[in-house]
Amino acid sequence: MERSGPPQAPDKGKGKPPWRSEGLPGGKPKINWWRFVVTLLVVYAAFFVVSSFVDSGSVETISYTEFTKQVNAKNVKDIYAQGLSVEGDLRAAAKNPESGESYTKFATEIPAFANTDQLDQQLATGQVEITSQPITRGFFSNLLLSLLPVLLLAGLWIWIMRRGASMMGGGLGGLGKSKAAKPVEAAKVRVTFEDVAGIDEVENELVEIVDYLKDPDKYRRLGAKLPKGVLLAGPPGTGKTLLARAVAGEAKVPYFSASASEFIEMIVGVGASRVRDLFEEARKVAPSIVFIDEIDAIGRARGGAGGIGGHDEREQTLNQILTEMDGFSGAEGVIVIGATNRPEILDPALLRPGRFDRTVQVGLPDAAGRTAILGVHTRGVPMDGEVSLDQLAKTTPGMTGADLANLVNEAALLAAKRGKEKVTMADFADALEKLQLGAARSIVMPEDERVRTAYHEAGHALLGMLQPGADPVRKISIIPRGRALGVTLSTPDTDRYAYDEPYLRGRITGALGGMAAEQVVYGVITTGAENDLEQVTMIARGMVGRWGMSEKIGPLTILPNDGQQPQASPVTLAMVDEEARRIVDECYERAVQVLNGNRDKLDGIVAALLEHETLDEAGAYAAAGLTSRSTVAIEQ
Ligand SMILES: Nc1ncnc2c1ncn2[C@@H]1O[C@H](COP(=O)(O)OP(=O)(O)OP(=O)(O)O)[C@@H](O)[C@H]1O
Ligand SMILES: [Zn+2]
Repeated sequence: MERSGPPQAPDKGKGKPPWRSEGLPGGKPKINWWRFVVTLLVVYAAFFVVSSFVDSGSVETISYTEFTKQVNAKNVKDIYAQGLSVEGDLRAAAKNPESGESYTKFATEIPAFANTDQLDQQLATGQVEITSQPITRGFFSNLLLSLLPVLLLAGLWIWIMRRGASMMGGGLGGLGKSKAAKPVEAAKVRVTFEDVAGIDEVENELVEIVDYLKDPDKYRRLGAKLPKGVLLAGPPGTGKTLLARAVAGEAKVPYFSASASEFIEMIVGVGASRVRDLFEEARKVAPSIVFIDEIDAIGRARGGAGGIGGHDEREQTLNQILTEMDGFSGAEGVIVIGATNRPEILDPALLRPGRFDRTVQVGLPDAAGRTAILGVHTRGVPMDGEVSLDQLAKTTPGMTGADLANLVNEAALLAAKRGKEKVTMADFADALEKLQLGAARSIVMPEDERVRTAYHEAGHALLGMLQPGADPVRKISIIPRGRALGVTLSTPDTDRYAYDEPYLRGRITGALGGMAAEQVVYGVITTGAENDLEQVTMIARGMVGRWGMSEKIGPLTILPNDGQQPQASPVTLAMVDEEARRIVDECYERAVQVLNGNRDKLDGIVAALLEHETLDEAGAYAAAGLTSRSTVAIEQ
């Protein structure tokens, strides 16, 4: 909950943690429009050059009188009429009396008043062939004309191919040949289970596979079948890639890795052929591991909305993977490890027996897990004796392995910048603050703004402290960071997995606390509560429309959580809004009431904030005259 500055566009790409950048080389290729236009021009120019060569003689425009004269002379071989325009050929060349040119191809107009009955008769007796085809062009130009679209398509195709090929790092010759899926030599995968911490139960599930890869014959002799594919499912940064590498490293087998999203950026057909090559290589050196990251990019359930052009490619690539997995009996010893953040959207065909028939959930680490992960990442870091990894782990619920690796790195960077020999707890605390709250911004705030921000944050904090069951307040700060003027951070003691109604109401009340404090103290509200209100709205609508916490609506899912259209009548939707509003109103009333009744505590926090700018958990509770509930956090 933060008090934010003037409204701004939300940060883009905030969701992608920076350590993922090593994943995909490059972004989407730029379309080279310049090259596209040049290709079109060249094809057109070629057409005109060729057609001017093969076109025999040009078309002569003649008068109607001249035309009827030629008809009467039975010199007209054929005509093509469209409305009153006529084009045609003569049997023998004639001279146009007007221009003096000799011609065989002609064009003319029939005057509206002409006696066409008479003309018909003349044409009939003159044995003129009346065709429906324009005949003024020669055979070659006709051919060219009909070929034009084909030529254009071919040009376009070559151009796309070139692009596709260069994307894969080869010329045209490299088309369809796999260049990217280079195996990592067995010896080069140095990662082992030693490097993976805090997810032992996941490791245990993979130990069997490592054992199989080490000595497939042991299993073959007994006719035991091992899974061909293992799906690692879990949030980003929880170590799925790391695990796959560790399996290869432990078993000392070659490791092939590819990201599924790379396949669908290829042109149609190439993705599938790359999959084929990938598996071919893997089989050659089996036992081996094929790791496919972001498998949901191609394994999304079929029939869903596909991007333009990407749809077919996705399906072909997916089918190829399925074929490859069906194709090997398991005796070859190629194990496919897939990773996804969204197992629920995967095509069921992928999860059928004989494919990814084992799913391993890789969850967020618990406190003990976080301690272990911090242990792994601080192995090479000289640390001050007073640094307690346990303590750090307790203050970082919800963080992934990747977050923790980042935390250690930030702390080491800070210590180095400060010219220290060892990383201290203070460095860790500052690094954590920077990661959790954002980097501080050096702007000078007018004093009245500071005070108002302090009241806003104190409002959030005090409600967090006073409501039973609310997450403890970890930090309050009125140092501007990013677009936030101040921040209040509260995180649960233990890792929470489900929320009950009183807790959610508490969250709403707490989020409204900033606004309520401004209301209580100043009688007016500022724009600083925008983020708070977004949160409030999201929770309240969720309670009513998704989690069945409104009696009026009942236990129905009305607002799907994936941003799809709500499945309900307008009346029900209006009722959802009404119910959400009721909950928010009740919470706001409560917030104002609590703050009014505890004005001394509110003022206490504000005074401390104005003095210290940032308060930690103990400082915040002390300033409010409360004893902290959670100096000794109890895990699970
Ligand atoms: N359990 C863990 N133990 C030790 N380090 C970890 C662990 N989990 C993650 N890390 C660290 O985080 C980094 C990123 O993790 P990794 O790339 O494996 O995550 P991921 O689950 O594959 O993420 P994504 O879904 O984004 O691909 C690892 O290289 C490692 O440094
Ligand atoms: Zn706020």
